[in-house]
Amino acid sequence: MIEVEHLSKIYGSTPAITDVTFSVEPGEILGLLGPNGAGKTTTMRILAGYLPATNGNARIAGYDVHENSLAVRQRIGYLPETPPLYPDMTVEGFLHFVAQIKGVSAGDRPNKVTAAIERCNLEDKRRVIIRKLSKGYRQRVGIAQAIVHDPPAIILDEPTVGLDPRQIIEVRNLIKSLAGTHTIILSTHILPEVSMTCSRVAIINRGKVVATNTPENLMTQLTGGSGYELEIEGEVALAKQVLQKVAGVSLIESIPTTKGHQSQENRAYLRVISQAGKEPGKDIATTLVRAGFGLHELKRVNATLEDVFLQLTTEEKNFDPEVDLAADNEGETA
Ligand SMILES: Nc1ncnc2c1ncn2[C@@H]1O[C@H](COP(=O)(O)OP(=O)(O)OP(=O)(O)O)[C@@H](O)[C@H]1O
Repeated sequence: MIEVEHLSKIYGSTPAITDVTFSVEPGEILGLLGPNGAGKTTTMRILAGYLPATNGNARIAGYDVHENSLAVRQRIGYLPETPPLYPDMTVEGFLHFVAQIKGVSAGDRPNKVTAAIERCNLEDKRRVIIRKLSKGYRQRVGIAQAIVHDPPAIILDEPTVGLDPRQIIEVRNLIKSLAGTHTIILSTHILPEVSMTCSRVAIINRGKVVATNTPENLMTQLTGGSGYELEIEGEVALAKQVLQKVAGVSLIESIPTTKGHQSQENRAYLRVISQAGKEPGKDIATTLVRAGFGLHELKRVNATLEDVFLQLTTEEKNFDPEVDLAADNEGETA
């Protein structure tokens, strides 16, 4: 549903993202996880058709985000970091307005608006002026405006940032309820967020995707074994199959080729993560050479993912539902 290939963006002379590649299958929630300044917003703005890439391409539902940006915008819902709301409109009035802009026919609008309001639990607020809503409710209106035209793909930039713990739980549950019928990318700098919400994670650091995996495998990767980087010569898919059978190997991923790491013909770079406590380096070398592959380099690598992980372990405030909800009911109006 969403395919991103070798995407790069350079602002002036500042590279914001470099050679970003990932894909999102229909119905999946992919978390784009990275520290501040990693390039999450840049990637999402390119996908939403608001920013041209410097290199590479991206397709949503088969449409190129640059060449067919109108078709793409009709097929996505986008929630930027700050929800684009008109504070003097009512929730319902605003959603009607957005539905109109998104090309929903006048006859379909009431049903679509009601569906978005129900989905986002906004029934009690439908006639409330947006400026009177709490931040949590505004965020729900932001999500409602992203889904009101029922797009197949939804892009959410840091959807829980600035919310209190109860609101965070509600917004996460809302996002999870959209999976299956929608394909979703959300960005976050909070590691626990992806394990709670996403089916797959792409970790982005300093503009590069450094790992893509399920949250479970990622945790193994982060807490488990050491890694090796290989430069091999031969058919890469076959090499991965061969390496997967080596005892002690946990994960194998391709390392994207960058300018400083120029690929030569028929050569590929792989990262192999070993299981905790295992040292499969020697067996990796022997197995590859016996299988007829050229092995130009095999080196241990520092656990780069662990470094990223350390930057991402943003703590969330411990949430005690009884205490926090009681306090919330006393004070908050929306
Ligand atoms: N308009 C711009 N002009 C110049 N540099 C920019 C611009 N927008 C972003 N950058 C730079 O590009 C890099 C990536 O920024 P981006 O906003 O995409 O990261 P992010 O992961 O979304 O971070 P955050 O979570 O802090 O929003 C950063 O170094 C940032 O300073």
